Amino acid sequence: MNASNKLLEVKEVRKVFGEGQNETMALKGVTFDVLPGEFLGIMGASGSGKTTLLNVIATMMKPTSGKIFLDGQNISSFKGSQLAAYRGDQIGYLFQQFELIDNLTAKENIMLPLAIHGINLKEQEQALLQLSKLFGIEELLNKFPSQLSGGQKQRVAAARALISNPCIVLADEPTGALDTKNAKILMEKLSEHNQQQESTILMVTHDANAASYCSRILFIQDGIIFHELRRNVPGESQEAFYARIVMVMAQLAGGSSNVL
Ligand SMILES: Nc1ncnc2c1ncn2[C@@H]1O[C@H](COP(=O)(O)OP(=O)(O)OP(=O)(O)O)[C@@H](O)[C@H]1O
Repeated sequence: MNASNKLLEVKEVRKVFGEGQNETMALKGVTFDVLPGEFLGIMGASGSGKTTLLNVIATMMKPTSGKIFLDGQNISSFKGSQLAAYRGDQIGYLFQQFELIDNLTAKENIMLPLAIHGINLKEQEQALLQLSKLFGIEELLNKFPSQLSGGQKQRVAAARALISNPCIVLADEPTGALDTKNAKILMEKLSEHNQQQESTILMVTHDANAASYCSRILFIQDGIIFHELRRNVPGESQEAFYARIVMVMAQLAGGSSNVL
């Protein structure tokens, strides 16, 4: 770990799409840090810049300006094998639409990040067992995605995101395609992993219920972070934190500038 003890540092990140009349400034100077073991939520209205932010952290797109450091390393400067290693080993991804590969079994999907990097799969059976148990998918490992429900698919995808023990998991609306019951199961299991294994998770969500599992939430509006909520632990129940999240969302929807 680097001396500052910050896992992820996002510094003055701007992202401009298009030019001239077609210019959209999706991120207008976003700065925040993520500490190891944090479960950080990013919330904001549609079009506020959440996915763009996740994409620049994932190196799917380059920021127009600003810098991003993971464990003290400037990821914007990564090229070639260093970039591939960052994307493959250091980040785990969890998407709204699961993104499982249809002609691979659940087990093969979960092990794919390891297989791609030539890691000995036999040695990882223990990790597979632990994650399968956590997500309650032991009986599903030999099934194909078409044989799974949406909730089951997302629990397989979550195991895939965590199998390589990444520095950080980037989750983009992971409950967006799930019903309430399956969203709750997923969030409980992610939260359990975060608390017991101290995994670091950065999650974009519209869903106040999902966000209430986070330890901290950044609210983004028009490409800037304008508010932060932190769950007061020990002491604050998840219900009380949920109520505070909903209050900020209501104030935002009403166009209030008195949130801060
Ligand atoms: N590839 C692109 N080209 C041009 N404009 C883009 C592109 N991607 C995003 N934008 C614009 O940047 C802004 C932020 O988009 P972004 O997708 O990050 O928002 P979001 O908060 O994730 O929205 P949603 O919740 O609807 O997914 C929007 O105005 C969007 O239209």
